[in-house]
Amino acid sequence: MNLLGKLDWNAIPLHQPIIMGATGFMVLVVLGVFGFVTAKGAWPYLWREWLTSVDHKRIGAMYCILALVMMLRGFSDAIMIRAQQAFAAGGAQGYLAPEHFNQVFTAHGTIMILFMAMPFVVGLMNFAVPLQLGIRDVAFPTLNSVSFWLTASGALLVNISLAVGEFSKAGWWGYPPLSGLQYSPGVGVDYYLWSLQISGIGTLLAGINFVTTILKMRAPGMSYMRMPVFCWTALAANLLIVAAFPVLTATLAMLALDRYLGFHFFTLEGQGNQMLYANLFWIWGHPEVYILILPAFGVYSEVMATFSGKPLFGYRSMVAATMAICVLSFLVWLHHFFTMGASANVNGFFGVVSMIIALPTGAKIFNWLFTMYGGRIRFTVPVMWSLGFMVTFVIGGLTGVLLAVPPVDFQLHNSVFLVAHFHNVAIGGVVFGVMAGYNYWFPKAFGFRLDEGWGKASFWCWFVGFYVAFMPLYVLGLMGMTRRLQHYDNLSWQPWLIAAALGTGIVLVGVVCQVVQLVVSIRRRAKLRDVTGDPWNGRTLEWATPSPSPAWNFAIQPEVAGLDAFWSSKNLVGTPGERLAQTRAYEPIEMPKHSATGVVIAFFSVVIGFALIWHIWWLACVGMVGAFVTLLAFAFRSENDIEVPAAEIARFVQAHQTGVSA
Ligand code: HEA
Ligand code: HEM
Ligand SMILES: [Cu+2]
Repeated sequence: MNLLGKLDWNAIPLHQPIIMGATGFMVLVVLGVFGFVTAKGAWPYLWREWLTSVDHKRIGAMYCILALVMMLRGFSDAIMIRAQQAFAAGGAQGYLAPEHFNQVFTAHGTIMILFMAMPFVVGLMNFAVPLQLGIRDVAFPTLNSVSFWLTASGALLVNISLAVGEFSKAGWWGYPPLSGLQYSPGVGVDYYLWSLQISGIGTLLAGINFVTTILKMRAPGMSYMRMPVFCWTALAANLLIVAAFPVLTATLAMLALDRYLGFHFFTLEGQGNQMLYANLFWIWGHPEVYILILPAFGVYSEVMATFSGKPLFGYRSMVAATMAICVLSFLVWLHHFFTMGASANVNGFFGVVSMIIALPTGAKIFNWLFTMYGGRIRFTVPVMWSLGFMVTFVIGGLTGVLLAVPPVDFQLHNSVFLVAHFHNVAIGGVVFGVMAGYNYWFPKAFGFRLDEGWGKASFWCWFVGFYVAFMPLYVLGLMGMTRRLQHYDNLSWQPWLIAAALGTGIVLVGVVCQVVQLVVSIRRRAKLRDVTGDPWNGRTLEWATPSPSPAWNFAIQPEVAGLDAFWSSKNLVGTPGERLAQTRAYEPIEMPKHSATGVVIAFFSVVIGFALIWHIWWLACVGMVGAFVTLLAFAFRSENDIEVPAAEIARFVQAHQTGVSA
């Protein structure tokens, strides 16, 4: 028995220049950040105010930062796939060997869905939902921090796999038998398993937290039918998380039992059944894509109403459509494997239900159009992303409906037509949505707006680049090109794949513009400063507090008398500041104390994950004991709250002259 399990120097792919280059770059960036923070002497500040913060706004911002970083990683993988397929035609083999290519697309899909899109939407919900509900934090603030850090741990493990060992080659679904021990004896699938397992538990905890918060903690007067639509979509998404993520956890646990202890859940021998995995995976996987898209729909609703200067058209139908999609999304999972031999009746049922989802989705599209109709629309960056979404998403949704027709799917399943469909909805729906939300709420989070010019440049490059990159895939899919090809012999595909690579290049310019936008905005923050707390003439309660909002969000608990609570309060006499002067004295506020529980548990989770991946059993035990002791330490902590004195609140409000609401 080796003390380090399967780990030795061969785990580090020293002979692979691309991997070592990427690793070197990653290490340099990390060292650079560490050096910068150290040089600035900012560790104590960072530790107290951010890393151990249990403030939902800070946690939300950290989720979004994680997502933005992982977007760069996932996008680098996409460029590698596109470059390989642009060259590897006929006699040319390209620059990526098959086993490396397979890791790249698996890592790309896994990262984009679980470590880019998920943290981004969860981050936006974290940031905006409590503010919109008019409350001071989520139901379980420390648990919220644990959730974030578990997600970050999973992301870290995926990135470690680049340098130490390998990542899974079995695609982002990890179907057995390919992901079983027989065909994937290396540690790649184990990295996949434990990074998803750890981050998935974090997501489940976040879901429980948000369902509780939304159901139980709204401001006085905020009945369900007065909740902003974003909160409704957050509720739906978190209900889906609570219902779907345990299935993922169980599925991955079964695969782990197969791989580690020789169980036979999904193996051919021992009466296992691989179809069980496909069913379980998509019972989680399909709701998962709606977990991503529903909050994005919420963002569009807020943006459309705010920048049209009108109440959202059809609020009630929007709520109904959201909840209908929430329920229906559990009844369609089988459309991911129509070709695997269910009967025509079964396929028919799942096909029809899939198509029915087009109805509530279409209702939403029309509601947004009617919201704009007759409005005085301001073409800000969030609006550009939202309009880009409306055009692009309808195309992606319609190709989804085509795939929902079983006979059509028999032709197109696992072709690049499917790849085009899901990028069409994932980029045109989810990425555009989180970018709209990022530009919309950034001034609330940091007190200054993001630069408009670079924001628009980024939008146009993403928008045009998306079409150039993905429309060719529809054509190629109809020409018979299957997905995940490291190499192909049909030379008539190559021009389309070169076009797709060029499109990806245009998106790259958009990504660069995004980075530049952030840097430029930080440097010019004095000019972009928003002192009003309400830069967009907003309608919902998050705009009633100063930017950035204080830890306690609202100096005085807002009371809500209708939809668009902040908007209606603006029609009262006087400025918010004047009305404030007349209000009664402030009362002290109890706020949860910051806690290192999340970071420390994350540390031990990475240790546990790494140890299990490399079969270092003693280290896994150490990690588990460490995590358990951390929990105990938190459970026995005597002081959980701190009281913010009334005088401090009064001073803060004086300094900001806003901070009154509803
Ligand atoms: C955010 C992500 C997202 C979203 C929103 C959707 C939305 C939809 N998806 Fe998609 N889908 C994926 C992400 C997503 N999908 C992913 C990642 C995969 C593949 C994963 C993999 O294999 O790796 C996939 C795969 C996939 C398949 C499997 C195909 C195969 O493997 O062969 C099918 C088949 O039915 C399908 C259907 C649909 C349908 C019917 C919708 C509907 O919800 C769309 C509804 C929207 C509209 C229709 C547009 C607006 C409506 C109107 C304007 C009204 C008028 C229109 C009509 C009445 C038709 N999707
Ligand atoms: C411009 C940005 C992007 C580009 C250029 C891109 C490109 C690609 C390419 C070339 C593939 C492989 C296709 C094949 O199998 O032949 C792929 C797969 C995939 N992409 Fe993207 N992608 C991008 C963004 C995204 C985003 C934002 C998401 C999700 C939110 C996403 C999710 C996926 C998934 C799930 C797969 C499947 C992986 C697998 O087969 O296991 N991609 N992408
Ligand atoms: Cu689906």
